[in-house]
Formats: sequence, structure tokens, C-alpha cells
Amino acid sequence: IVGGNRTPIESQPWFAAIYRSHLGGSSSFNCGGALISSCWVVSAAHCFPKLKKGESYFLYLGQSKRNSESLGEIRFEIEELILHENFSTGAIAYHNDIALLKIRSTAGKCAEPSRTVQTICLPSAHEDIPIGSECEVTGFGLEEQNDYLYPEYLKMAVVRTISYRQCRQPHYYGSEVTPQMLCAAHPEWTSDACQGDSGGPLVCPVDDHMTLAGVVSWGLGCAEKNKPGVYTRVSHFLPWIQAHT
Ligand SMILES: NC(=[NH2+])c1ccc2[nH]c(-c3ccc[nH]c3=O)nc2c1
Repeated sequence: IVGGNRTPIESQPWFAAIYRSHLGGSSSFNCGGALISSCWVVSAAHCFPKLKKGESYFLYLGQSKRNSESLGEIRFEIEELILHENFSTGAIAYHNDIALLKIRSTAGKCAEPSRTVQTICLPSAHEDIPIGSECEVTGFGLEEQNDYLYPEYLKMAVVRTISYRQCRQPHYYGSEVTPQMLCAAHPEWTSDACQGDSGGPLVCPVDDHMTLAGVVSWGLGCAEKNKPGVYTRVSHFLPWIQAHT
């Protein structure tokens, strides 16, 4: 996250930190995700390239600090990884960039709600959040696009949704942006998601609750003028999510 602020997991209790474990036992931070039900996390398909032999993915819920064994965090194995069957890579965009992860704790259980673990509501099919809505994007991704170390602490930034028409302007992203994508940026281009935030949640207020409007997918650089963050528009994939969970 470029800009924004540190946030405790209690403020984003649906956030999942997804890691990749390597042969020999080391592990590296991979992507973000969002808990949508006790057993299911939504993330981005591009976060899950083919694993090498002996490698696996795992995730933590309730984690405010990377690589720390702090209280309230729980480790889950990925029992099932479902990538969207039409996921593909365009010139700069990812298409159908959404994945479902079925989780199982070491005790063979799914997630149990607590102060640090809660689900996020899915949007309802027809309702799309109004243009210009203030939303929150969360992650352990880079704080500057040329950094090479991920921050230890979870961060959150406020961004505003941008219309499809505005995002398709030539000096924005032109026709790389499709109706299945949602663009959002800070009005002064000072905050944005960045590498490592992929798969994480863009949550927007609807009536009296927060909903998962987007999944961090791509962007040209980070917090660059006229280059908004691009998110998988979750409301378009509700039938797919329902069919696979
Ligand atoms: N500006 C954004 N909103 C953004 C979001 C996700 C990204 N993911 C990446 C990325 C860069 C290089 C390798 N892998 C990545 O996911 N850049 C990104 C930029």
C-alpha cells in the first residue's frame, strides 16, 4: 500500500495473508485475500502460478504483522484452490482475475469469528456502489513502487471509485479496462495498492455495512497520476462464487 496508514487487523478482520512455502521450509509472502465465509477466502488468480515440487500455499487470518507469531492469528492450509477458468493475461490487464481458496486449520476446522477474524459481506448482484464512493484497500504490499521489501505491518488506504468511462480514457488505461473491472484511485494520486497487495480486498460501505466491491488485480506502477488501481469487480462474479462455494 502506497500512502495510507498502518491498520490493526481488528479494523480489517476479513484480511487474509497468503504465503508460499518452499522446499527446505522457508516461506515468502505472496498475496492478500478476503474471508467471505467460514471456509472460503477470495483472492486473485494471478497470485497462484504453478507451484514447484514440494511447494505449497498457506494463509494466516488475524495477522497484523508479517512473520510474527502474534496473538489472534491462525494458520490455515489451502484444502482447495479454484482459479477462474477464464483467467487470462492481457497486454497490461488480467482478465477474470479471481480465485477461491478453501481453508482448513491444523485442527481440520474452518475459521471461527473473533475480534481479529470476521467475514466480509459480498455485494448483491444488481447493486453497484456509486461512482466516487470512498473505499478502503488493505495489504502488506510495497509502500513505494521501487521498494523491494514488504512492510512488516498491515496498511490500509482510502481510495475513490472511478467510472468505467473515465478509466477507459486514452491517458488512463484505454480499452485494457473491461466492465468486469473496477477502477479506484486517490483524488491526489497519493495512495494506491501496489505489488504484493494483489488479491486483497477493496471494501466499500453500502447502507450500514462494508462489502467486498473489488479484489486488487493490477495497475501501471503505483499511485501514478492517471493510472488508477484496477480491481476485479466482485459483483460480476457472484454467480461464479456461488457455483464454487
Ligand atoms: N497500482 C496498483 N493498484 C497495483 C495493484 C497490484 C499490483 N501488482 C503489481 C505487480 C507488479 C509486479 C509483479 N507482480 C505484481 O503483482 N503491481 C501492482 C499495482
